[in-house]
Parts: sequence; C-alpha cells; structure tokens
Amino acid sequence: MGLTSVFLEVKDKNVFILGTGEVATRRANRFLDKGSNVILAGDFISEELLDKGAILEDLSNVDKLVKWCDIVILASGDKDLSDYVSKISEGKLVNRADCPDEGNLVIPSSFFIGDVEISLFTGGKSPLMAKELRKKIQSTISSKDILEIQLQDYCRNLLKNKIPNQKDRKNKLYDILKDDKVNMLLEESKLDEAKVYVEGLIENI
Ligand SMILES: C[C@@]1(CC(=O)O)c2cc3[nH]c(cc4nc(cc5[nH]c(cc(n2)[C@H]1CCC(=O)O)[C@@](C)(CC(=O)O)[C@@H]5CCC(=O)O)C(CC(=O)O)=C4CCC(=O)O)c(CCC(=O)O)c3CC(=O)O
Ligand SMILES: NC(=O)C1=CN([C@@H]2O[C@H](COP(=O)(O)OP(=O)(O)OC[C@H]3O[C@@H](n4cnc5c(N)ncnc54)[C@H](O)[C@@H]3O)[C@@H](O)[C@H]2O)C=CC1
Repeated sequence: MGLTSVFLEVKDKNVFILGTGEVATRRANRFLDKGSNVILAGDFISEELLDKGAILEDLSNVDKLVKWCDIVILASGDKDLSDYVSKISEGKLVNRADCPDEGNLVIPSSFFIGDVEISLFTGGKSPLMAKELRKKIQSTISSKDILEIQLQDYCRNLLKNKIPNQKDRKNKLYDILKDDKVNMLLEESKLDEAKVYVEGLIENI
C-alpha cells in the first residue's frame, strides 16, 4: 500500500455508493455534509438521507452510476457485485469498505476540536481501535471544551458587573462549569442556549 493522508475537496463532486446498509449510510452522511452529490444503489435509504439530498437508484444502474461519479464507495454485502463495480471503476477514486487493499481511498476516523480536524488511520489493522482512539482523544480535549472557554469568557464579563468580590466570582464560575444543564447544552453544541441559561442564573444572584 502507498497510502498517504490528504484532505480532498469533495464539494460538488459526484459520489456513488453501492449499498444502503450501515456503512453506506455513514459514508453518505459524511459526503453529503460536505456538499457532495450522493447517489446510493440498493433497496432503501432513510428520510434523513433523502432530506439531505441523497438519491436512491436501482442496483441495475451501476454501470451508468460509475460513469457519472468521481468517487466510488463499495459498501455492500454482495461481494460479486462489489468486485464487478470495482473492475469497471478503473481510474476513479475507489473506497472499498469490504476489502480496503483493493481500493485507493480510505475513510479514516475524523473529528474536530474547534477548527482543527484530526483524522486517524490504523492502516486497516483495527477500525475498532481507530474509533476508540478517537473517543480517547475527544475525551481529552473536546469541542465542548472549546465552547466552555467561550461560555466562561461570556460569564466572566457578566459576573464582573454583578459580583464585586473575586472569590465569589470564582466560585460562581466553578458552579457554572459543573452545572448539569450547561454541560448538556454544550455537549450538544448549543452555546447560544447555554448563554441564555447562564444569564438567568447570574440574574438571580
Ligand atoms: C480500512 C477501512 C477501509 C474503509 O472503509 O475506508 C475499514 C475497513 C473495515 N472496517 C470493518 C469493520 C469495522 N469498522 C468499524 C468502524 C469504522 N471503520 C472505519 C474506517 C475503516 N474501516 C477504514 C480505515 C480503518 C483504520 O484502519 O483505521 C471508520 C474509522 C470510519 C467510518 O467508517 O466512518 C469507522 C469508525 C468511525 C468512528 O466512529 O470514529 C467498526 C467498529 C464499529 O462499527 O463500531 C468495525 C467492526 C470492528 C472491527 O472490525 O474492527 C471491516 C469489516 C471487518 C470484518 O469483516 O470483520 C472492514 C474491512 C476489512 O477490514 O477488511
Ligand atoms: N469499512 C467499514 O467501516 C466497515 C465495513 N464493513 C464491510 O462493509 C460491508 C457492508 O457492511 P454494513 O453496512 O455493516 O452491512 P449492512 O448489512 O448494514 O448492509 C449491507 C448492504 O449490502 C446489501 N446487500 C446486497 N446483497 C447482499 C448480500 N448478498 N448479502 C448481504 N448484503 C447484501 C444490503 O442490501 C445492504 O445495502 C460489509 O462487506 C462489511 O464487511 C462492515 C463494517 C464496517
């Protein structure tokens, strides 16, 4: 293998996904979220994918779909069909979710901390560990931590006008840091709602 990590511009690119199962759906979401045109071939796709613009086509159309697309993703349990599509996809970017060695594109485990994207690849040795390592790194510094910084900044400014004593302000900031509702909202990236909620807490002091 001669794989190296790159970031690929996939906005407006045509992506054909063979299969409509768990992996196909995960891949479809990933490309749709980045503005790709996504067509899946299989039996069923969710409302969520349809709402995001995904199109479902019949398995009999694979030749046409390969011609149409820039990127082929093989995520089907039908090995013979995957092998066939792989064969007619020469010259394309091909991700084989079933046997990665036969493709030339790998989908790593990726996540953001603030604006920084981090991607992990175990060389195909353990996707499960790629997922676990992602969680480990995310639990060390998460995007929630980044939102927490913004919320603390917001609260510090409000508290400076409201509580003259620094030690009291410090205690209040720790209360906000540990507050269950604040944590829940930031976990869901709802910074604006968290700000409204803490405004209420601070007003009642
Ligand atoms: C090589 C690669 C090729 C590619 O697909 O591009 C590949 C291949 C395969 N994965 C398989 C299985 C599993 N994959 C996952 C999970 C993820 N797999 C992903 C990527 C990749 N998977 C590529 C690079 C991986 C790397 O080396 O780092 C992630 C990171 C990204 C994503 O899919 O979005 C996503 C985690 C996302 C996250 O949450 O962070 C789990 C865990 C779970 O589902 O809970 C399992 C079950 C447990 C296990 O097998 O480990 C099998 C079937 C094996 C079999 O038949 O037994 C193959 C095929 C094979 O190995 O032959
Ligand atoms: N790269 C990755 O992250 C992972 C890859 N895989 C591999 O990717 C493939 C798809 O996995 P999942 O989406 O989890 O499976 P799934 O069972 O959720 O979906 C399989 C898809 O293949 C279609 N299919 C067509 N003919 C089939 C047949 N003869 N047998 C089974 N399915 C058939 C199904 O309709 C469905 O769309 C599998 O080959 C699996 O080994 C599995 C888990 C993770």
